[in-house]
Amino acid sequence: MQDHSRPHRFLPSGPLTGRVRVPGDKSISHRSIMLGALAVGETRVAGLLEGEDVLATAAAMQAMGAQVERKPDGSWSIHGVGVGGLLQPHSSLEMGNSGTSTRLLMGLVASHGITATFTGDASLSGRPMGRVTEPLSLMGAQFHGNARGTLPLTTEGICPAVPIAYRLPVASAQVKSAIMLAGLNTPGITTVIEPVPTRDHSERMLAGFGAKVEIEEADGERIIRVHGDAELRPQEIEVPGDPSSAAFFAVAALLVEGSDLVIENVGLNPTRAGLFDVLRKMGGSIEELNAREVGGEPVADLHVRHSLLNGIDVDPAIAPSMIDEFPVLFVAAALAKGRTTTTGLEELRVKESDRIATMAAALSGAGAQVEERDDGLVIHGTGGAPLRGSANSRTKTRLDHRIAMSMAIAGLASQDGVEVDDTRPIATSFPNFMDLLAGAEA
Ligand SMILES: O=C(O)C1=C[C@@H](OP(=O)(O)O)[C@@H](O)[C@H](O)C1
Ligand SMILES: C=C(OP(=O)(O)O)C(=O)O
Repeated sequence: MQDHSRPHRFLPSGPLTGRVRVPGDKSISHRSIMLGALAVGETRVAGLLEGEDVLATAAAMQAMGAQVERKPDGSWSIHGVGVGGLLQPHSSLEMGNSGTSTRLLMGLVASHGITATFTGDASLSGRPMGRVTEPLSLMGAQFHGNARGTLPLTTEGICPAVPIAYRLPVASAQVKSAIMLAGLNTPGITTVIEPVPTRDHSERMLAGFGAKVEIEEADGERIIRVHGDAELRPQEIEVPGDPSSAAFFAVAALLVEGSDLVIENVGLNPTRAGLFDVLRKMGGSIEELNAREVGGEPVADLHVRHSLLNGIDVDPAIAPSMIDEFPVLFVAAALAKGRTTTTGLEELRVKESDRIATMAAALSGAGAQVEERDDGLVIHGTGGAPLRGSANSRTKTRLDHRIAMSMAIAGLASQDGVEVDDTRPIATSFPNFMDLLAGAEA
């Protein structure tokens, strides 16, 4: 078979300076299209992330009857079909690499009287879907596929579905959102209980679209109630910059001597911004400028300056608010002074790759001192000295965009560069990453 992978060697860099603007938030972009597709009338979205994952959501919503198109000014227009109006897709829904598309769309299909088959790439086809098929089965949907509960899977929706009250067994915004979306076309009230708060974009956006969503906080838990038979009103949405993408530039500027960089328009929803707090605790200089609200989300420009970081014990309670940022935090820790310990990160093993094992291997190859534990990594940092890997070492990306970008940043802070075996997965969440990085280094 022909190898189409696109390797790249990320070389040590000069200071990162000036201003950069990262693309729109991936979570909010997915939800903008899904909710726009459920509203009757035209929803307009500015700043949508045009990454492969979001485009998979757009294609799926189109296959189920919505009109989704990019306008000449770069904004997106969605003409929705209304809650309950999704149509039977004629062919299987190709989800590519995207867990968010798959799990949230299974929720939508579950309470419509339609059947859809979900397929994905090799990475997505290894990820657990039982976490959504279990609650959605309690609502009456049926699933047909393999015994492992992985893609390809066919969801046979039911209308009317049965409202449930479900306590999340894993801290997952995708599972929460799948149930909430199923609840929109279900009579009565669908309840999700979150023992640990996760990103709350679905709650904020559903309320913005006019759905009735009640949130109660009790004893550290969040109880979310979605009123069914909802009617969504079309919206004008401006998507803030993705903090998970800004993370790579923030860590790069902290690590590379002489850097002084402003990252503009970064979403700082408290359920997403954990990494910046951890980096500040490590001694990183990250200032918030021009704090404001964009699309119902807190946003600021981040002013990041080169800093000597100190290793720390990362409190596992912060994990959900930075769940996608651990790979790049591991890179920061590899250059910090002293030991960084992370725990409670079992969820990282079921992302696009096993991010604990993949980063342990990648960082060791790049010359870092890393110990792998079941639920995290212990990293002994260099104290700011560049990483020195063996000359022939090559990062295995394992179809995981965050590994590719994290090791790109490790390359900037290395003696002789870091070779990444395949940069193609970067396009799933941050298509212009390489250009933006090259521009900031200039
Ligand atoms: O709801 C979302 O948009 C997401 C939730 C998180 O996944 P989990 O819910 O599996 O933690 C995150 O890792 C993913 O990138 C996006
Ligand atoms: C885990 C991620 O995405 P998803 O679950 O949507 O594939 C991610 O973007 O890091």
